[in-house]
Amino acid sequence: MSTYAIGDLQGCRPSLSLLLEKIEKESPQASLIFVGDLVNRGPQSLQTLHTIRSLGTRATALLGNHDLHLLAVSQGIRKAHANDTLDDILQAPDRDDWLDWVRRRPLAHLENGYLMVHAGVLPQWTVAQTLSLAQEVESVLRGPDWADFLREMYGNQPAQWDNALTGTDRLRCIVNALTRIRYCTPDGAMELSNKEAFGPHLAGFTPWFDMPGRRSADTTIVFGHWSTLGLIQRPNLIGLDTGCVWGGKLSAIRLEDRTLVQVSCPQYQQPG
Ligand SMILES: Nc1ncnc2c1ncn2[C@@H]1O[C@H](COP(=O)(O)OP(=O)(O)OP(=O)(O)OP(=O)(O)OC[C@H]2O[C@@H](n3cnc4c(N)ncnc43)[C@H](O)[C@@H]2O)[C@@H](O)[C@H]1O
Repeated sequence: MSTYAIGDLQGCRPSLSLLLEKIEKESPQASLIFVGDLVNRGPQSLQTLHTIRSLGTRATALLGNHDLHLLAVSQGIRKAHANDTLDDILQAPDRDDWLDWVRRRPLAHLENGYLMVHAGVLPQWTVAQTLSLAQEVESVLRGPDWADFLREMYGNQPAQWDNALTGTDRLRCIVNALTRIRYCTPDGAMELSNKEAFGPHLAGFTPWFDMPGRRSADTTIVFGHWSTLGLIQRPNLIGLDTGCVWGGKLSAIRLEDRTLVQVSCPQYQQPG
């Protein structure tokens, strides 16, 4: 059975439907792993969740920063942004069922030797440690106090990982790495303010995956989140956010042989 990893959907259900048709022709009944940012900014957030959920056990959907944003807005913890497109979920008669489904999704997933996350992995973490740290956050999000955690989740500190971190500082650092990281400083701390692709103006910062001595480098990591970076294909790295919601492409890759499947997407949001 084939397995495809699929990049950021951001509520672009029409593009997801076209992509699934293409995949089905190549590999009927394939397993599908979505690397997060399932909802928001595209036109059909709720319908996107419907489509993923209807795939049943064939689909594994990871949490991204926009999915966490949905949960935070749903609890009145964050205000919706002007370009959010979450109302179809928030006003659905069965919204609590959808929110419960979302908050039970994983933050990291290992399959066929590939590690899947939404944004990235800190250079100090091994693959086993990444999965274990993801589980720490997952168990809080799945538990009764999930909204209390979301209240404490926002903020960029601590930027530097320390195994001795405890409580919400520890969980915030894990969430920021798994769902928001793009760059690191030379000492391996997260730099969370820059979103562009690498250029001379970013000298001093290094993309998380290029950090020297990264302890997960022996495993191929599949990630999304970084639309300005575009498609990345290296022996130990696959970046799949190809800017669907910004008028780019929605991308999927078959993990067994790295066959790429893409659809061109309408532009639903203006970058900048
Ligand atoms: N712990 C936590 N702390 C803080 N926030 C948390 C959080 N957990 C969840 N969140 C939530 O995260 C949400 C998003 O954060 P934001 O920080 O508002 O989102 P963003 O910059 O648009 O990044 P995004 O994740 O969409 O990435 P993309 O590469 O597509 O886009 C990046 C940029 O690239 C630009 N871009 C895209 N395509 C481009 C192109 N073709 N050309 C030029 N620029 C382009 C876009 O304009 C965009 O600004 C917030 O709503 C917040 O609530």
